[in-house]
Amino acid sequence: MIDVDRIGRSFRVRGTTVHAVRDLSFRVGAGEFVGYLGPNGAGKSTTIKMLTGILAPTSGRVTVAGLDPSRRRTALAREIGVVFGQRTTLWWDLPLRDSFELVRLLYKVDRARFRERLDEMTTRLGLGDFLGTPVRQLSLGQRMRGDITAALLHDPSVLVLDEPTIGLDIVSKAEVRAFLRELNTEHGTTVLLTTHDLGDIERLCRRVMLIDHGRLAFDGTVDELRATVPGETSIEDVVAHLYLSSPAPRTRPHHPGEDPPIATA
Ligand SMILES: Nc1ncnc2c1ncn2[C@@H]1O[C@H](COP(=O)(O)OP(=O)(O)OP(=O)(O)O)[C@@H](O)[C@H]1O
Repeated sequence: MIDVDRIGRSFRVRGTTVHAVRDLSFRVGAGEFVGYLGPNGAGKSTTIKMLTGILAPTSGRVTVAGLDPSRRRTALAREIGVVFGQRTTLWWDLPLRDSFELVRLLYKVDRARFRERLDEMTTRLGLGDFLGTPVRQLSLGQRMRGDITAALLHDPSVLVLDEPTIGLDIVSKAEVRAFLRELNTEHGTTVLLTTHDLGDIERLCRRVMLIDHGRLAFDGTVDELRATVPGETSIEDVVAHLYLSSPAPRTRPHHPGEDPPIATA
């Protein structure tokens, strides 16, 4: 479903080259729920931007649902839903319901199918009380549920989430997690989840990938991740240990032919 083959992405910043992602390869199969972890600046958002076609890789190849994201953005939009927890895709001044109607028109979703899907999401995410409220008046938890709905109204096969539980209280977090779990198990939607909240990882993900300095440093189950640091049982302590044991600075000038060291899991 997601096939990443030795991709890299660099940026020129004030005369130096920042390698945000280097030689990154992984595959995510249909129906998987995969967590994508890494310290600040590790390259997670850059990866997601390449998977969703916002950025083209500077090297390597990526396909999502069989499509090259940066070249087939319109076709990909039908296959993928994306939620950026720190930004909204909803129309700020419009009632939530009208934002959804605009999404329906943009994605050319059949009216009956849309109605059915929105009813289902309204029930599952408890949107009923604020469908008529302008987005700017929604609480963060309400807005996030609106953003998740907007990303799923066209029934994509892949959902990419960038910090979907950031800033949510424990009840909202639990509701969003329960919804995502059901979406994956009952609907078979493939999910890639980026988060700094290890509760999301423990409660939702069968598989975890850890990126550091733009490279894949770990790919396995949560239990295998835990076992990488003998004596540590808390996932938070294990991940902190892996981040701290990473010896290189996160950005540095490029020296041709030389790669910075990475943390090994
Ligand atoms: N448009 C850009 N121009 C220049 N440098 C960039 C750009 N986007 C990202 N970078 C750099 O690439 C590196 C990886 O950034 P990225 O946003 O992918 O990290 P991240 O893992 O998502 O971090 P965080 O957890 O803090 O969101 C960082 O050093 C960042 O400064």
